[in-house]
Amino acid sequence: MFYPSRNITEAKNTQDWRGDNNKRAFLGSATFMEDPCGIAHRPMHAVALSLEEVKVVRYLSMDDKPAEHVLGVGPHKDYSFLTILMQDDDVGGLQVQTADGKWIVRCNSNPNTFIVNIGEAFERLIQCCYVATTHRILNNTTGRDRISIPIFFNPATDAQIPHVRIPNYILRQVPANVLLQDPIYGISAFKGLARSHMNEFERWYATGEDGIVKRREV
Ligand SMILES: O=C(O)CCC(=O)C(=O)O
Ligand SMILES: [Fe+2]
Repeated sequence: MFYPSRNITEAKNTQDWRGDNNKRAFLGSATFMEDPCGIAHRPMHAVALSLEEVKVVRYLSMDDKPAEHVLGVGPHKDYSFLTILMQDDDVGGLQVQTADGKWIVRCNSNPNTFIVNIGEAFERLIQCCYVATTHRILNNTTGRDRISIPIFFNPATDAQIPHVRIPNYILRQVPANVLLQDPIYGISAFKGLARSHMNEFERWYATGEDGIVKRREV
């Protein structure tokens, strides 16, 4: 989770939301962007350079609270380029939404495996030829806490995500899709945070009369 210290318009061109790590992260993404045709040939090189953020999450089991209790994570697409998720094989909670809007309840049915999500940065890069996975985490009522470890491979916060050239015969098959993302990765990530962590967001940010989202004074 990140909390930019400036308001969103000022933050547009800064590197300071996530620190110097971003510079390394950007190298990784740049490898994809400069040479999209090379993606298949050197994915590991690019991914290794773009490793940015790992978090270990412990979701307390709350059997007296509804499934949609705020301790989980609301419906969202990861803002990342790619996410690799290690999660508890026994305690569920992760749900994935299908294209027709249904929630798949148990999506980690293979023990000892990782879940790989493509994120919004990837979706934008390839013009929705692949769609980022909408998912959420429900409160679990099993009596056991749930541990998960997502690793997010992110572009730099001020990286501008281009579209790679996709042949027309492929683009013609892509259903019309609304791209939620701003071209600047950090702006998209900020908006994504507002969608997925609504209560946290409201605690730290407010929309002013001028319509600009600003960090609350504490
Ligand atoms: O805890 C999980 O299993 C995934 C959390 C998640 O979706 C996220 O942090 O983006
Ligand atoms: Fe996620």
